[in-house]
Amino acid sequence: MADKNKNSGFTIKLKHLLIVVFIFISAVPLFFSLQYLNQYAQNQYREQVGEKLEALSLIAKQRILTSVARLEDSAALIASRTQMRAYLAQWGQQQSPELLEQINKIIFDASAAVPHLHEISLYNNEGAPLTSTIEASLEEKLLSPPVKGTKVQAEPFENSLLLTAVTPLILDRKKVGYLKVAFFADFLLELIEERAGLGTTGEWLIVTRSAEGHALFVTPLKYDKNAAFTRIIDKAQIDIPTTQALLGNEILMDQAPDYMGQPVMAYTRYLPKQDWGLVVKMHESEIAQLTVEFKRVLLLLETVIIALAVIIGVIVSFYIAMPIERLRSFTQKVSSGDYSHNVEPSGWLEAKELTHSFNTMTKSLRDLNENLLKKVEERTQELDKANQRLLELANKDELTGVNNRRYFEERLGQEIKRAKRNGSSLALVMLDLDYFKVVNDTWGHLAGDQVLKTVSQKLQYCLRDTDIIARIGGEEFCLVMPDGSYDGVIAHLERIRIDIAALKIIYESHDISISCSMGLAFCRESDTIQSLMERADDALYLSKNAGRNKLSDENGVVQSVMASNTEAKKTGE
Ligand SMILES: Nc1nc2c(ncn2[C@@H]2O[C@H](COP(=O)(O)OP(=O)(O)OP(=O)(O)O)[C@@H](O)[C@H]2O)c(=O)[nH]1
Repeated sequence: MADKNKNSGFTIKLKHLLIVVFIFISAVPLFFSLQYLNQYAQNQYREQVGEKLEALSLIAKQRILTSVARLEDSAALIASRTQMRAYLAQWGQQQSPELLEQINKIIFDASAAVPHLHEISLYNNEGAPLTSTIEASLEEKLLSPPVKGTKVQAEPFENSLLLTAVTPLILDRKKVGYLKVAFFADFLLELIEERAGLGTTGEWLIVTRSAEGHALFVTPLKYDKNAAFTRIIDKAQIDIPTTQALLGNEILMDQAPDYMGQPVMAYTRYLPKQDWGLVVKMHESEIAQLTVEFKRVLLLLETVIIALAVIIGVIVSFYIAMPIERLRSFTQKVSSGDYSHNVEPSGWLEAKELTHSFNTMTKSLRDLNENLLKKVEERTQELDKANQRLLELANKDELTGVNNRRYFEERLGQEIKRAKRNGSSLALVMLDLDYFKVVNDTWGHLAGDQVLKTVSQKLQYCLRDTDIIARIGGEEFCLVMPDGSYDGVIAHLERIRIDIAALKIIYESHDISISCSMGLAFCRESDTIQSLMERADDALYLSKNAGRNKLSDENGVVQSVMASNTEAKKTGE
């Protein structure tokens, strides 16, 4: 039945079931949560990079605007010199070397106080060069000067970059010429060199619009040092951040191609007054690399957390299952009858209570078992006694208490064997009370019983421990006397015969006397129980025939010297 239950269906140990359940309810959701967190964190990280690019580009744009405004202010301050404009107006009328000298004096004076200055040049109304703090500048005509206000533009200069501010000079509401102030644009070069927070691939791009409307780089590039005023991006390539910047869009671009076709994350800015585009960008590969690092850390964390969840799961499962496992093996012992053990209560509260109940139950079973064993032992002892008693009853004569015929024959057989084996002597005596019928007839059957009991007691008293006495008939007894010499046995039997004859048995105030006749036979090698008893019986017959109260062997009546003396005393001979 137990095997049938064991084999029916799928079986699983509680601790294993708990481990599986625990992993499913903790580690699996944890795994998916961490995966989601991983994805979420990556997106967050990309968003952070985007926000950083947006913030950095805004700051850079403000820095450029501020710097340009400062240049414009410097140019405006020089243009505001009235004397210079007055001389320039006179120059239109009369062109004298003295006048030019006066003009030169003013612009050289002005140049001394302006930081980062490259040149100050003056042009006439048609844009033709008039004078300059730098000789070389007098060779070129002013290209498309502004009608009104100041026009700032970037120009290459040797290995450097110039920002020129061209402004019309007005005197008494009449234009008298143009002022061009050129500054070294060190702040722009410093800006593009500053790549803090942009990783190893981050870069600043500043573009202006070429004559054809394409994006023309004004500063050297990280990956192309000669790009300034040489490299362009076709205006048709609108997915490129620099094009978007010049289109006036200030946006974050994901996976956009840069000037080398590499995918980048970029933020575009536009400076409308200067018609410049400003772009800050980082390679997508570097951002991905950073998220890969992050991912790796998260994966490690994930592994540690899940491993911890599994370990905790296993520990918890064992914590729950172990008390039950212990109780199971305990109940197995109890069911096999071993009540000697107790289980130490451990684990969770209910398990402790259950263990305590099991211990109490086992103690009750143990006590019950011990009581049962004690009772069984008592009953067994009683039974043994009863059996002993039964055996005694089966072997004893009920009236006299001496052995009965059944026991006698059994013992006689053993004694014959023993005597033959040891070569020792064995005497068998048949003893019969004389005229017992007369006792019965005279004093009654109960008196006869009393005589039988008294003679039995006398015989028991007279015989040795090794001798056997048995009542084998109504008034007939048998004596088995091992290891005695012929003379010794004769003397002993004569003493018994005389003692019995001397007995005064009192029954209901009557004195009753009795005598006995005995037949003696010593065991021979050829004897059986039957033959030995027959020979003893024959000897008894001789005693009876000889007048009773005699001891005979196979040769006739024997009388010891002691008996002869005793009987002689009695008769007075
Ligand atoms: N009271 C009593 N008498 C018994 C018992 N068993 C046998 N008897 C009597 O013993 C008597 C035996 O008588 P007999 O066989 O004639 O022997 P006897 O009278 O002793 O004469 P001899 O043996 O020839 O000397 C009978 O009267 C039996 O009834 C017993 O258990 N109790």
